[in-house]
Amino acid sequence: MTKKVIIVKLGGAAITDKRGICQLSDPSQLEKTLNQVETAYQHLTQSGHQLILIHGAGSFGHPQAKQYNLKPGWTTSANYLKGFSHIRHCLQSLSQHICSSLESRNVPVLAMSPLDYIQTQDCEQTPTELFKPMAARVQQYLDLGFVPVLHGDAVLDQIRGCTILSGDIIMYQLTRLITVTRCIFVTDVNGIYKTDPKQDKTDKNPLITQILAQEQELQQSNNNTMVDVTGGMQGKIKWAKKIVLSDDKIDCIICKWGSKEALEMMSLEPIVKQDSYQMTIVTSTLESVVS
Ligand SMILES: Nc1ncnc2c1ncn2[C@@H]1O[C@H](COP(=O)(O)OP(=O)(O)OP(=O)(O)O)[C@@H](O)[C@H]1O
Ligand SMILES: C=C(C)CCOP(=O)(O)O
Repeated sequence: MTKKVIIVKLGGAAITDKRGICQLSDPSQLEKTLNQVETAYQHLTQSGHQLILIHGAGSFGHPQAKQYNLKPGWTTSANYLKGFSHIRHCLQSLSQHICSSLESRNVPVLAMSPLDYIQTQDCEQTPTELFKPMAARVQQYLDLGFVPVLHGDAVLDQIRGCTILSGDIIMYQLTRLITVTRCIFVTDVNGIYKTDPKQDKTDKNPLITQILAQEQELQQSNNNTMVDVTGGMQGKIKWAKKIVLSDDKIDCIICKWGSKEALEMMSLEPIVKQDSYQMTIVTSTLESVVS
């Protein structure tokens, strides 16, 4: 059987409380999310497949990046030394928490700070080439049997001085350099809606179960009330589409923590066309939902 690799991004909205500052999500939510990662990891290894984890920053990165204005670079911020040092400290404490929780569940995680592997070139414009050292280390850890854990990070940037690199971009760039079968964004809503489902819970705002990567204009609004310096749901749609447009063999899914869909997708169960999933699949054609 061919070894397959999947990438799971545990969104900041799933693992932290984005209403706070350096606040983890409710313990039962976090436990359920990480238990699902553990179960999925067991399924994957039993079938000879592998997992790469990326986690978002949530309340351990977005409010701090905003406060110190770190995304445009540090020429614009008077207090950048304190800000950059502070955000890194917050991100490392989140990464430490996620990794030690998974290690205690017998998932052989190895944390990687993107800051140590990349100096970006104008943030999202960074050429894939520059991600090669990061991808090489991820591949090395995979070859040894580990689960690499990366995260959205505050990084040095050749043009801006520093910037904020989203885990969504890391997900995309890894798919350009490593052969990946499936990408899963786990967040705190079932998927993409026309508008924020937390603000419009009516049936006038249904879940969009399939999005075509080629669609130019996005109808979805991004009225997220939480601080998010990397584009929120709109940013996620953009990078998810880029993943599928670059390689239409990759399944790309947005789903909710703790859901049966999250567990099935992370366990690399096939996507069954007839099933009525409560999740969003980004595809290149309307027929391509079965993997
Ligand atoms: N059209 C929309 N469809 C779905 N969710 C939306 C929409 N517009 C806004 N949202 C909000 O987007 C949030 C998820 O995006 P967010 O960027 O916070 O995800 P994340 O990846 O979990 O977090 P992070 O960026 O911190 O890693 C949801 O909590 C939801 O309330
Ligand atoms: C805010 C920081 C430091 C990283 C953002 O990463 P994301 O939460 O994956 O978008």
